[in-house]
Amino acid sequence: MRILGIGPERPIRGQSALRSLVSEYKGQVALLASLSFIGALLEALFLFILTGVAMAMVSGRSSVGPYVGHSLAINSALMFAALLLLVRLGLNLAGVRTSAHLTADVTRDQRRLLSHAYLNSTWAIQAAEPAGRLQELLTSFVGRLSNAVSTLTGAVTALLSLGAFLATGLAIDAASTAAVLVALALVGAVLSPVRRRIRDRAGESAQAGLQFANAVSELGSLGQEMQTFGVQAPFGDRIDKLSNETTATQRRVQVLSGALPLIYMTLAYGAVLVGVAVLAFVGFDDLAVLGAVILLMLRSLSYGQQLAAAWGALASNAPFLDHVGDTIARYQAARADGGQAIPAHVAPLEAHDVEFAYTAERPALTGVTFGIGAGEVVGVIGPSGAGKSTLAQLLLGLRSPTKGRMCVGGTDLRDVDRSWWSRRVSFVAQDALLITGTVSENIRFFRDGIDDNALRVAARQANVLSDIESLPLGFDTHLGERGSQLSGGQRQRLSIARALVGQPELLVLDEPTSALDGRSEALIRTTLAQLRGQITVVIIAHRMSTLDICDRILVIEGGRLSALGTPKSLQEDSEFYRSALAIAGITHGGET
Ligand SMILES: Nc1ncnc2c1ncn2[C@@H]1O[C@H](COP(=O)(O)OP(=O)(O)OP(=O)(O)O)[C@@H](O)[C@H]1O
Repeated sequence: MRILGIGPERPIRGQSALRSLVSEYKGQVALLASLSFIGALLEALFLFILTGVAMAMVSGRSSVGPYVGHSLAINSALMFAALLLLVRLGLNLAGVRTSAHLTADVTRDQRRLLSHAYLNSTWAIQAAEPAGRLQELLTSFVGRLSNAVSTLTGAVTALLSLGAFLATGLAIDAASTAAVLVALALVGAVLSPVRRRIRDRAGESAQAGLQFANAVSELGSLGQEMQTFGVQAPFGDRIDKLSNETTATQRRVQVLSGALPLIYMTLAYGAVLVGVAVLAFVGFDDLAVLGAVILLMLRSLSYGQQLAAAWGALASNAPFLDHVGDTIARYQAARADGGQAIPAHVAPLEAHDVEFAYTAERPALTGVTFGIGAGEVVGVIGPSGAGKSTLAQLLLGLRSPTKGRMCVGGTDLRDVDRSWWSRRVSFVAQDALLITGTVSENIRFFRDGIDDNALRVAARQANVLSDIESLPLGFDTHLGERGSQLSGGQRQRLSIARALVGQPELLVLDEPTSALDGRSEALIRTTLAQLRGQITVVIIAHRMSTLDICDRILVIEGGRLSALGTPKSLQEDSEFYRSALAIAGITHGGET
């Protein structure tokens, strides 16, 4: 039940969690506060009447009071007290329901904010995220957020109940209530360093949790390598070490947050003890009022204890909330916004004196200028680390040049409308990553308007149709987790079908065949050759045989464009090309 119609656009931060929560979820917090306050007033009244009944019985009277000029028969007072209890139960249950809704809403909204902010952030931000971080933030950190919200709602309830009790206490006996108030404030001040310590320790715990998540993510993705190299034991030690760090920091936080309400309660009881001692010394004339005051004070202290526990829990969750909040803000600040320009076509694709630097020390690409026409198939080669993948990311618009311009159809790529661009450009990576789903779902890849016939056409173009048809349920076959039921070559051709099904104008392939056998590579080469003249293809290749089908080849060395020409002209112009052909054992454009 969201009372505000629209989800919040701002993250809930640890520092000012209560403030953010109150402002973003006004309706639910106000409802919860009212329910708690009225419930606590009813409870205070119940205790007051109960003490009155007890005192009347002790002193042999048949009525209770007078309260505001009226006395109540004991039977009526007991029935009234029972009624108060029932109404309070109803209010409390409504409060529990509101609190559960609030927790669920905040968790859902923050998860949505975080995942959407990530999805809309630039590739530079996404690529720089350590493995497992996002998963950890979305699962256990947001889980902490849920804890914090239910703690906060508990704190709101305790605070308002305390307020209601103190208000009732003030109405009955102002002096002793004021004394309790001062005692509570003093105890709160004394415990403030403990809360700070909890917060610091929880910050360490959050950091350790992220490192642990990173290691776990590597454990999942490097399983095959670990088995092969027989490094399970040292990796296990690493996991154990990180796990020990997280549990050690968690333990410290738990000890401190567990101790906080206990210390609070002892100090608070001590304060009441002193108060009672003072009363005993000074004397008190109305026994019924004294009984009610002590009962109300004790109950106030227990609300105070709940408040102290909530404060401790909040301090221990705050750094996790900060991490989630800071990450959302960082993603939102790096939104991958394009412009509004809509060029007529993707081609010509031009690089004008392009430079790209990951760090301030040395650019990965510098002074790169070239033009690619519509329907051309262009290969990109160069030594390892020369800047080929960086160029692919610039061509795809995933990164923007730090100097110079990438232009499509005469327009700077930075100014081009993102959704127009995404519908016209496609990409095939070296490692074909598939989603857990059917063949159709993998080729469609969440895009609307792709019918079954288009799936077949793309599969045929990618030379994977016969493989699909031999599967038990054809296009409806579930491929297991991330396509685990397919071979590397089949996965790669399926990802080419995924790239082609949207009928792109530009297809960029980053070393699509380097991990494949000769037959799979030949199939992909056939596919690419058939695309010549229909769409513009840029193919980064390590295997020289893949370049057979290229109209022209770009040679990148040390971040610079060292040559650009037809395969034939490069045999004259590029030392790198000649030596690469020689290493591959290729003469006259064919593999020997
Ligand atoms: N995310 C990054 N942060 C910092 N430096 C990077 C990053 N990615 C690549 N580099 C650096 O940029 C340079 C070009 O890298 P790039 O991946 O484009 O080379 P490549 O030609 O594709 O190499 P390979 O053929 O080995 O895949 C290298 O020096 C590399 O270390």
